[in-house]
Amino acid sequence: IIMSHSWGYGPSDGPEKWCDGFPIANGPRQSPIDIIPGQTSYDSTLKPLKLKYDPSNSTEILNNGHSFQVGFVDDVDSSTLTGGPITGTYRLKQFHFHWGASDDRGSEHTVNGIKFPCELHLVHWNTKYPSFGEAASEPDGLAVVGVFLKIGAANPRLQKVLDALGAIKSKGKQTTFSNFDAKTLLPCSLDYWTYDGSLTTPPLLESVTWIVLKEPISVSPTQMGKFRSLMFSGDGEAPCCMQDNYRPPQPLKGRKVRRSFK
Ligand SMILES: NS(=O)(=O)c1ccc(C(=O)N[C@@H](c2ccccc2)c2cnnn2CC(=O)NCCCS)cc1
Ligand SMILES: [Zn+2]
Repeated sequence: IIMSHSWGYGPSDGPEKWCDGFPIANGPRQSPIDIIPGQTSYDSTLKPLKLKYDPSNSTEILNNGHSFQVGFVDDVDSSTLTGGPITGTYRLKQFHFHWGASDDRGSEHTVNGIKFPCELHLVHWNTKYPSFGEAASEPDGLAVVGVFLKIGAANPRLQKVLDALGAIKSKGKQTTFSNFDAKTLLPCSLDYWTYDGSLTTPPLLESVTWIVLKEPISVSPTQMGKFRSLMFSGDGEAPCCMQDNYRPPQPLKGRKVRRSFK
């Protein structure tokens, strides 16, 4: 079972070790990848992304020991992703972030080898399956929208999330987080790159249609400091700052990356 393996981002349990417990780590459609725009192909058949998020759907914010995530009610079709490269309706389950110990790294996907300080993942599951858990093991089960965060002016849309982090400093802590409109975290343009990939953390299941937005949103150095105030460790454990919780890019293994824009 998934929970029996303890994995992390340190020298003894980090990405280079995950293949020991999860051999799919060396599979044919692993994520993240380095996106090389000059090697992507424009696909005019790709539809525009349609994200319909109901703010009343957000439930709680949780420190899961790997990142923090904001959860959504997903037993009805009220926060959904349709269009784009996918067919059918996918429901928003949670969003979370990956970030670095300093502003020169932290994103999982890279663009021409460039790392961003942070990357947002909005996780959706295909409603043709009965639940997230079942969808997670199907090749078309999940769709994750990735958004890069770039150092610049403070982003007021992030502030509500960052202000809640004080209450979930250590692993396992959670608190209610209601009326959050995830749409406010998206950039103006919904132009995207898309490819077939996987979860970027164990169990690394190859069930994700990745949709990475070309336009980043802004984050200030002070706001990045707030992300780094979280702990991987639980209360009573040796304190360990939550940072560098990103997997490096994985081999493309012949996959094509398409883009929605000319
Ligand atoms: N980075 S990503 O967007 O590619 C991503 C998205 C979702 C999950 C995820 O939901 N993982 C849990 C899961 C539960 C049931 C079936 C399969 C997977 C799980 C397994 N052990 N712990 N978790 C919770 C967890 O790892 N959450 C991590 C959130 C990003 S760090 C992981 C990575
Ligand atoms: Zn993620």
